[in-house]
Order: sequence, then structure tokens, then C-alpha cells
Amino acid sequence: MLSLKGIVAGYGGGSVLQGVDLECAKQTITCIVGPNGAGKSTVLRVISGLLRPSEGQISMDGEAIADRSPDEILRRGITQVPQSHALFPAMSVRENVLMGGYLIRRNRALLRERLDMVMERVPVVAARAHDNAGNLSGGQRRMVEIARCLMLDPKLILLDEPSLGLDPRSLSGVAGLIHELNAAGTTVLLVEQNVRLGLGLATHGVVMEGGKVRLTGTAAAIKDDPEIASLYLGGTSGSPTAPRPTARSKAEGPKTETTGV
Ligand SMILES: Nc1ncnc2c1ncn2[C@@H]1O[C@H](COP(=O)(O)OP(=O)(O)OP(=O)(O)O)[C@@H](O)[C@H]1O
Repeated sequence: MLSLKGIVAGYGGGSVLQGVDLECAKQTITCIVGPNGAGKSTVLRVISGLLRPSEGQISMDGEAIADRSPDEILRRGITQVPQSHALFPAMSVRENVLMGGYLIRRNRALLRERLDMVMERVPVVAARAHDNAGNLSGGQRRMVEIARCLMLDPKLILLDEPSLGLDPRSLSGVAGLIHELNAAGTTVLLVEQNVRLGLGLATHGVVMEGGKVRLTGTAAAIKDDPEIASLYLGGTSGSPTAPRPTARSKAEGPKTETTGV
């Protein structure tokens, strides 16, 4: 569905991404993990068109999108939920969610239909529709941030650190919503510092380091391999007592990239 090949990108002072290859199959949840500054958020920015790569190709359902503008990419069904604090606190929850439908604002019937769909999928939007977003809890705000991006009925949702600043109860609510969206057919690509949570939620994992993809595989295989956890995740992921992956799960992934370290 989504494919990145040889992506090189940066912010003017050298390349942050140094040849990133990444694939997300339809209806998977892929989690990118890795140390601070590895380039995880930059990958999301490149996909959503906020940052143009200097080299490489990005395709969505076979169509090249690397040179498209952010709103053209939105129209192709890719929406990004930014890192926290993305709501307007003095506006109502309903108004915040409606802003996610900016691109379809002239089609009032579709806007109404989508708002109803979003309220059904994310009940806090209906329950707190007329409250100011600033009065919501952190977990509720995150739900509304995700709800807002559903107004365009995306095929692929990009989430940057959905767990940031959330207590365990809110975390499980947000994780539940991500699962529900995925079960309803949406493909998800997320970046997570909380490795355990991110890989626990995902079907596939990608480990980045120094602007490159170091490992890819099933999330379970990456999470449960103690060697990989200590080498690439600072020993913070997986279960300390987890058995080593079987030959079968090793075969399915993770696979170490052979280029550069
Ligand atoms: N807007 C920007 N302008 C200049 N440099 C940036 C900008 N955004 C990120 N960088 C730099 O790009 C590198 C990768 O940043 P990125 O945010 O992609 O990393 P990350 O893996 O998501 O890590 P983190 O979790 O710390 O955000 C870092 O060295 C960062 O300082």
C-alpha cells in the first residue's frame, strides 16, 4: 500500500534520513521505534508531504507521491495526527473535529455524514461535543486529535507518539481506538518512544537508528528477541524472560539490514 525507497531528506543542514526503505501493507499496524534523533518523526513528515525528500520514491497504492503537496497527499487518503497539543483549546470539541473536514467543507451533506460517523466511532466526540477542547483530559484530547483526522476517512493514518504524556488508563483507551480503526480497514503507521506499547499494538516493527532502517519484521519477533532489544532498543523492549524467537518467527522477521551501521 505504502512504499518508501531510498528516501534521503533533511532540514538544510545535512541529511537526517539517509536512504530509508519502508513498506506498509494494507490493514497492518507498523510501529517505528528507535533512539531520539533517529529520524522517526522525519519519516512521517516526508510521507505526509510536510518535508520533501531530496532523493528516493514514495508510492501510495502504486502512485508516486514524493513530489505532491500536503493537501494532495491528504486527498489521497493519508492523514497525520501530529504530536500532542494539536487541538485549539478555546474551541469546542465539535469545532475542532470539523476542522479535520476542511477539504470537504463545501459538501455539507458529506461533512454531516462524516461527523456522525466520527461521533459513533469515537464516543467522547459526541459526549463532549460542546465543551471546549481545553477542558478535556489528556487521554480525551488524544482521542479527539485522532477523531479529527477521521473526517477525511483516511486509508492510512500516521501517528506521532500517540502515548506521549498519557496515564496507563488513557493509554489503553487510545490503543483500543487504534485497534478499532485498524479492524475497520485503516492502515496505521506510528512512531513510538514507548517501545513496549508501540510494538505491543503493532503487527509489524521497524527499528531506526541514525537516519536508517536497521531492522524490520513482525512486531512480535522484534519485541521478543532479547538480543535485538539490547542491541537496538537499549534493552527497554520485550519481556526480559521472553523465549528467543523460534526458527519460524526468525525466518518471518526480524531481518537485519545489511547496509552500514
Ligand atoms: N524542524 C527541524 N529543523 C531542523 N532539524 C530538525 C527538525 N526536526 C528534526 N530535526 C533534527 O532531525 C533529526 C531527527 O529528528 P526526528 O524528530 O525525526 O527524530 P526522532 O527519531 O523522531 O526522535 P525524537 O523522538 O527525539 O523526535 C534530529 O537530529 C533533529 O534535531
